[in-house]
Amino acid sequence: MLKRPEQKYRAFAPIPLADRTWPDRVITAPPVWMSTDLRDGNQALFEPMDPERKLRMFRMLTEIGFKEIEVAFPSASQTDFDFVRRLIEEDHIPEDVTIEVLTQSREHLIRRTFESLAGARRAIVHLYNATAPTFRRTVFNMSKEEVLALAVSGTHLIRELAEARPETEWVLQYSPETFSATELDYALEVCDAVSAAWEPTPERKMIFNLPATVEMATPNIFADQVEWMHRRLARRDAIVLSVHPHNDRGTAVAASELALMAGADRVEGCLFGNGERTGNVDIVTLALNLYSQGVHPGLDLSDVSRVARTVEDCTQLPIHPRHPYVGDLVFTAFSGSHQDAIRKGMAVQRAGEHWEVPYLPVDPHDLGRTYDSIIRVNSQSGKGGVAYLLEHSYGLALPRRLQVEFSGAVQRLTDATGHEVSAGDIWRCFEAEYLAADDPLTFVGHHLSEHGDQQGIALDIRIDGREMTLHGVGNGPIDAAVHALGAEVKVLSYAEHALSQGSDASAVAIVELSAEGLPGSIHGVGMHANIVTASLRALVSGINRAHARIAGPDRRRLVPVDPHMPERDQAAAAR
Ligand SMILES: CC(=O)SCCNC(=O)CCNC(=O)[C@H](O)C(C)(C)COP(=O)(O)OP(=O)(O)OC[C@H]1O[C@@H](n2cnc3c(N)ncnc32)[C@H](O)[C@@H]1OP(=O)(O)O
Ligand SMILES: CC(C)C(=O)C(=O)O
Repeated sequence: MLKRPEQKYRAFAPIPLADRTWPDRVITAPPVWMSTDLRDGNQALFEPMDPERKLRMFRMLTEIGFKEIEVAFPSASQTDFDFVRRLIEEDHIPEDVTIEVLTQSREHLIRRTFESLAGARRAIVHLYNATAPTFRRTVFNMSKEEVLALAVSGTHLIRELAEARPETEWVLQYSPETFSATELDYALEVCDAVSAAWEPTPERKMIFNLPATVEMATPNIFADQVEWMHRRLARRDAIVLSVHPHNDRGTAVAASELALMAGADRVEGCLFGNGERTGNVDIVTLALNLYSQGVHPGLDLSDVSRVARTVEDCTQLPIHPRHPYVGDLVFTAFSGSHQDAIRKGMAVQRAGEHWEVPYLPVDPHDLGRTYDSIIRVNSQSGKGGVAYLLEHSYGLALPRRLQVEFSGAVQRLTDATGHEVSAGDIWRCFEAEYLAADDPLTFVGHHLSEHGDQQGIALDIRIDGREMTLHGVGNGPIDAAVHALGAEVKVLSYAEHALSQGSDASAVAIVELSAEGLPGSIHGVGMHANIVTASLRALVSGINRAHARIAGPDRRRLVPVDPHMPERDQAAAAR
């Protein structure tokens, strides 16, 4: 890179429009959308789409709701010519859809263009020529007057050919190419000369399309250029003012939005921003930006992933995983605080209310995307994400202190692997940590009995390979089991809930225990169709987990059961 870039590049001069009005405007309605996927998008591919792909793309564009579609540059190749013929002859064009075709301002190309359109119900003939100074100088080697005459002569020829074919409803579109780099007064002079030659009326409008063929400046400059034209164009009430932004500076979406505020009625672009170099403006992003502001874009993107897969297949270009609204990762949070806020936001979001979930500008469901991938867990994640995945994938709701405890286990897993972990990985980690905690005690079975207002239990357990039945009494099954085991633990909290999915068990029980020698508390979890069995398993899991963490004599107080002691002595010891 140059040390003195100012010696090679210069800033775009501001537009003299002190009384600009666009900054105060709000977009309240969608523009007319024109898809140029099959023309500008297609001319920018390694391999242009074959006829079948073109047709598939055309069908999808009509299904989404585009009413204007630029389908080809028919005079450029036989393939493009034949595609236009096929659309017309095989009747692929819906009643309310108008096809558009592009042509240079050259007689043989314009005539060929009209040949391709024979029999069309309605067609937009898109005439262009470069107007910017560099092009006038180097591409055409023409004066301003000659370039203006090129545009006007093309318009006259199109008018003549159109008048000779009244069975088709003809619309003229004219683009001063690289409008973004053309002197504004000259762009206006050329456009006014073209409209004088075509004579549009409010009932029979023509389209002026202002292309940022190359994006040259900040989006506010483009907005100024558009407002400047919008306020000065002759026959404005007979003109549909269109923009065609490219994305060289990465700001085509912003430029288009500001252009709409500045007076544009129509936007040309491609799905997901395909197109020459850095692409045409991305119509999907523009449309969904509108949607996120409460304005229906008039395009149906309720299955945006299907649209994406079709576009990828037709263009053979991948869509970036962070592409707005559609990328595989855009409804995904890895970081702990984001996951926590999303989970809390989702929990309080009610149907019919304004969307207020943190970090998610739109509800993924509206675009046919699911919540499954919203939260993903790696080493940057916290307890919220882990809890979300267990709840949404397995119906397992963890109390807050258990979330904190278990996230340590997941953290160890993600630190060890360095990779993202799936809901399945987390579930297996949870099973290993809590449900498989069966050493030294293994729960085998139980029988309950009434003891006045107390509960009696005969608890079958296995320890060191030996099965035994211990007896205890308490104010409930867990209390009775604690007494049967003679374990010196305190049950701090207990939770249970039904499990809806992900496991054969239909209930989960969670106990939180404290014990001498154990810093803080520890949890045990049990699952079973019978909730009492689940709670006893939870107790045994909690005691085993505490046992693994306590050293020295305190351990003995936790599991005093001696497998070599006769059973009746065990029961007496417990009592
Ligand atoms: C910004 C855009 O995306 S515009 C669309 C661009 N798309 C395409 O170009 C794809 C299809 N194009 C093609 O297949 C060919 O360019 C064709 C068939 C249209 C023309 O082919 P050719 O006649 O061989 O010309 P070529 O491709 O070299 O184009 C350059 C010529 O077109 C002229 N030209 C370029 N634009 C225009 C225009 N709008 N009106 C009149 N002449 C033009 C140039 O001055 C140059 O003429 P020259 O040969 O006398 O110097
Ligand atoms: C033909 C015009 C509209 C064009 O594609 C461009 O300027 O980018």
